[in-house]
Amino acid sequence: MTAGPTTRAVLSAGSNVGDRLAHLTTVVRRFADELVAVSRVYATPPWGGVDQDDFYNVTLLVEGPHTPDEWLSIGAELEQAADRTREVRWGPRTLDVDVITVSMAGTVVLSDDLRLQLPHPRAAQRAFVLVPWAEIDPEATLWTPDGVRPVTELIAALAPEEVAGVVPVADLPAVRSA
Ligand SMILES: Nc1ncnc2c1ncn2[C@@H]1O[C@H](COP(=O)(O)OP(=O)(O)OP(=O)(O)O)[C@@H](O)[C@H]1O
Ligand SMILES: Nc1nc2c(c(=O)[nH]1)N=C(CO)CN2
Repeated sequence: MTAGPTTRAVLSAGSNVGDRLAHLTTVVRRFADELVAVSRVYATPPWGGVDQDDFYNVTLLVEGPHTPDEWLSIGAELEQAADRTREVRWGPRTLDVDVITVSMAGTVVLSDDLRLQLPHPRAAQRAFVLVPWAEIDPEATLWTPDGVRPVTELIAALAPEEVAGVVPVADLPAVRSA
């Protein structure tokens, strides 16, 4: 089997049910071979208006011979392994893995397929995605319908109290032995 072209993806993982750190650790372990960088773990107030417990979130940069669909389906497998159920939109979950953006040979992949919208259409409004992303890639940019924007500029455009609520709380355990 020949490997496909290398793609680079930004993934966001979140959890607010059960052992939040353990759930996020499964994501970093699964992507150990493709991992370019992973942020610290951030405690984040729930986004989206549903009254629920705070989340823990991380953002990962991964690179490997995977199509955008493959990054999504690996994330879905991890959600299933965490016994993720879909009850309330933007509601509580053991584990959520979102594909924020994918690039191939330096070109951003655009998709309006509802099964995989790229870049993620709500990423620019989410401090819980952008703040950890800027930590691991301060020069990062995000394609939006209004143009390509530095992630730091998108953060500056959010409500200050929303950004201030996104607070680093832990490092995930190292995934590789030396
Ligand atoms: N970029 C993307 N990343 C992850 N899932 C996506 C993406 N684009 C579309 N989807 C689709 O969204 C569906 C619902 O995902 P999910 O239940 O995680 O939504 P949500 O986390 O509640 O809301 P949001 O999409 O706003 O993060 C998934 O089945 C998936 O096919
Ligand atoms: N802080 C935070 N809020 C959320 C999150 C998340 O990961 N973090 N995921 C959601 C599911 O769409 C809805 N709201």
